[in-house]
Amino acid sequence: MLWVVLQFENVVYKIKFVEEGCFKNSGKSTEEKIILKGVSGIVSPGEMLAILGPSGSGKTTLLTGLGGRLINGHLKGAITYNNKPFSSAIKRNTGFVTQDDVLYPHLTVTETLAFTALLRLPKTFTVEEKTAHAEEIITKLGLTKCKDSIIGDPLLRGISGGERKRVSIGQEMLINPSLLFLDEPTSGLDSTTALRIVSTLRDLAKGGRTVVMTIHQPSSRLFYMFHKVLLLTEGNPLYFGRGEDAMGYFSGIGFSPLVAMNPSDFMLDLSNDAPREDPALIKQTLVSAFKTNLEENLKEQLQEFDIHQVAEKLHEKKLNQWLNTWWQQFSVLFRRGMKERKHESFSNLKVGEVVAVAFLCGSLWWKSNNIQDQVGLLFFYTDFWAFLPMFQAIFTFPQERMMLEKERSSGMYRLSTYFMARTVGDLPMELILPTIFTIVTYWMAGLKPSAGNFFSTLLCVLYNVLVSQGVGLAIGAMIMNQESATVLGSVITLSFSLAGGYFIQHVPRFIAWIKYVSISQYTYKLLLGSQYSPGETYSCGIKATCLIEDFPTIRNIGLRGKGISVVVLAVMLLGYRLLAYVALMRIGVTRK
Ligand SMILES: Nc1ncnc2c1ncn2[C@@H]1O[C@H](COP(=O)(O)OP(=O)(O)OP(=O)(O)O)[C@@H](O)[C@H]1O
Repeated sequence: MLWVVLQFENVVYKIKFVEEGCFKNSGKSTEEKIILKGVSGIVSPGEMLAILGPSGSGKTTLLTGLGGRLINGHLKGAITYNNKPFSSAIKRNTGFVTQDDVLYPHLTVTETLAFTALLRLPKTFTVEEKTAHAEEIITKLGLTKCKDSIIGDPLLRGISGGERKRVSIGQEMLINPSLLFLDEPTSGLDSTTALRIVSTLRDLAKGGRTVVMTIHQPSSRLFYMFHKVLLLTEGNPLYFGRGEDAMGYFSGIGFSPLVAMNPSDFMLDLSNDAPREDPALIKQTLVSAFKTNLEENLKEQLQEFDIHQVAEKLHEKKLNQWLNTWWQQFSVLFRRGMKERKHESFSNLKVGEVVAVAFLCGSLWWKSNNIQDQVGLLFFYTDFWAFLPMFQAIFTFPQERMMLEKERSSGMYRLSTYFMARTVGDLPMELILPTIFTIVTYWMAGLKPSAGNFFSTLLCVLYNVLVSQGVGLAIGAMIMNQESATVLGSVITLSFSLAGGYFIQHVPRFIAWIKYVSISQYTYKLLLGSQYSPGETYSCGIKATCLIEDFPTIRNIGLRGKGISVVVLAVMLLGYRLLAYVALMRIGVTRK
């Protein structure tokens, strides 16, 4: 195992944010906020550091920065790992447990940990060894009782909050991380469970890991389990050192509790605006006291620290870029996705919706032999099978954002494997429904009863589904917000539909270009081509025949040039997916 000494010196973090005035026209101003104001410290393998401080003091920000995940804003100061900057080797040896547990609600505890083991343990382990490792973690974290229960979410009863937290910790323990960061691992838990979790973490530290966590209000039993404590207030350090020395330090500078109290409560009182005379002055005194009494000493320690003290234990392994092959990652992500979403893809509601609309259409167009009506049905295929797949696809990435962020920032898999597994996984179901729909409506409506005509209509519908899905995926990935993406998606599909060539024959010149970007226009042409051929006639009066090509709703689009439509749709099919992929590249980015 890689042993890591984490050092941070004078860490300053600033962000710029736009502040809007109270009134619409009162303008915006760009504010700069300094969240961390020069924080230093050192944590060695075997040690556990607790970052303490009131809400908003910058604990999470510091932890995120130390974990290499702070990418927005201005981060200054030196953060090193064995005297080196953050690297991909460090990234893969780092466990990061966020405050909110990001887990798939429909998987069981065992499945969750087993899939993580399959993805995060290197290919030198066999599948059986990886699964056994997950089982071992389950036992170690006392999760045996609930190992077959589903995780759940606010709407779905699952395991308890404490158990969920332990699953999140377990996911990070699986990789046997050299560095483990945890954001409030005990919040919302009873003191016994909290103690159990911190004891487990201390045992992990003892094995040579470097553990850093933020913690809100530890009981005194917990407080003394930490090797080092860092107290923050408004981004300023007030104390860094051994937990047991903290009370001595504060009484040395003239701050002692009046009655015996939990040291962490006392320290939080000092760093908070607790009701006492002039809290601002007290904070100022404490900040200055830190600078004169502890900071110099700490900086000296950082400068003098000889990495070679732990050198014999520091054998940095050369790590491969990825722990598992593309196919291994793809197959695990594919299977995990199928398990997590099986209730969604095969939901009776979705199938019911499509079958009901199919029979309704079949009845409305029953044995229709009127060309206008048939053309109407073909355009309905274009519209319905653009809207439905696009709206489903829009939610794909925004819904998975948190998971993607968490897993990609720990270097768990390639973006390409995730993208393929996520988009290919649901494909069978997404193609089965339009197929059922087309079979039902085609034969009920009495479109041309030849296998050739039927299959080309079906292929056009499926092609339309795939291209429209691409649009949905791209919008979702670019906006990553379900509400805004839905609004934009509606506007885009509606525009495509209006420009499809069915509703309007005489489009003004200045907006006529819109048909060239409209998926509906190309699909509509292909669907018309699947039923009618150039030169074909129909009876348009007594003993009169007319060319189908000249039929009003067909004339504009025409029956020639199908090849171009196929090519343009193919470009869109790939182009929109590429756009979605590029948009996803920004998710889960770390410093390296
Ligand atoms: N991107 C951001 N934009 C604006 N303010 C931010 C941003 N990130 C952090 N802050 C602010 O920085 C301060 C520190 O935030 P941080 O989450 O680190 O605090 P914390 O000590 O972890 O708080 P808590 O215990 O409540 O989780 C807060 O005032 C927060 O509002």
